[in-house]
Amino acid sequence: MKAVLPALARPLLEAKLPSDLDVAWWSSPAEAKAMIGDADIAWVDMQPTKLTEDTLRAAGDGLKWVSTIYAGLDAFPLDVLRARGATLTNGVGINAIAVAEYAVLGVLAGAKRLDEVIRAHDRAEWLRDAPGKIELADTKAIVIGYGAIGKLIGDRLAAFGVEVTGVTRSGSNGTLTPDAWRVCLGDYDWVVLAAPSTSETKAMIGAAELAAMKPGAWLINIARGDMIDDDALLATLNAGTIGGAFLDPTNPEPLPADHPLWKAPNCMITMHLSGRSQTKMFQRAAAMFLRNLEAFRAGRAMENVADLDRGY
Ligand SMILES: NC(=O)c1ccc[n+]([C@@H]2O[C@H](COP(=O)([O-])OP(=O)(O)OC[C@H]3O[C@@H](n4cnc5c(N)ncnc54)[C@H](O)[C@@H]3O)[C@@H](O)[C@H]2O)c1
Ligand SMILES: O=C(O)[C@H](O)CO
Repeated sequence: MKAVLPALARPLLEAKLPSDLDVAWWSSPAEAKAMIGDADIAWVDMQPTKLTEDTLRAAGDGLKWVSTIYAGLDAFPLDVLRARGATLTNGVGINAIAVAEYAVLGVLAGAKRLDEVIRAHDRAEWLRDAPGKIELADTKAIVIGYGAIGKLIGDRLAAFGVEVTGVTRSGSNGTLTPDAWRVCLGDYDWVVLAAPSTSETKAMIGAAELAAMKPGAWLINIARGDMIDDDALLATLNAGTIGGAFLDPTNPEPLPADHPLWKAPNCMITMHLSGRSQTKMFQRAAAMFLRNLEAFRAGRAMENVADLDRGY
């Protein structure tokens, strides 16, 4: 059995891999492309390097399991994997703590207007009054996408006294369904996006949703940039009808230097940094890969198997 694995993960994996596994370590997509043809298993990324669709297309019919550290699968050629009959295991949970903490950072930064304070700091200007005066206690948040990350966001906001409503695809465990949140959007002070980018969620926040938000409410996106209609968001920010937006991912990435969102009023952009956490994240990814390898070889169910049709 042959596995094509990222050289960056070698220090975490090598001593723990079974001796009868034939391993090829790749350092670049080009190297992986040359190695993947007869592989049974491929780990296709270890940030910041990831394999391209082109590399995965070079895989043979023997490819049966693809592992990724990413939670979001929107950039993956799911059709290629489906055609290969391969199982894809994702990184849901690997960096959920780090990402959830960024969402809380967004809520706190919006409440206290940390952006305005830092700008005054950079001007060496002593502000006499707080630019942001919102206390989180007794405010309301809706977290659209209440999975690994969404639940952690909910727990953390609840500790600040925020009343949290979650939205899931199924509406299970007291959450709202995807068709139920729009009608009550105006009830919330914080609208947090933590769902996968799929055909159902792309541009889910457009002009109508932004208009329905409570005046002064903040939009926090730690999911994917394409879930927001940027033209509608720009118009809304320029009109000042919502408090502002805290955007971790954008569309596209990197956001071009001349993109109007950089200069839009009340908008903070954190360059998709939220998931770039400490080495703990890589340790979790390696540990999960090893557990899944054992399960794969024994023909048992693996963890974090993605639904290629659903897209997450
Ligand atoms: N900014 C980052 O660095 C970063 C890091 C990790 C994940 N992400 C993004 O966050 C997403 C969520 O990650 P996760 O680990 O919590 O995934 P998850 O699979 O654990 O949870 C996804 C949640 O979204 C819900 N959902 C699915 N479709 C929906 C819809 N149409 N409307 C409302 N809710 C819907 C699901 O029911 C589930 O509760 C990922 O798909 C990824 O795109 C971003
Ligand atoms: O999907 C993910 O895991 C993140 O976006 C990576 O930073």
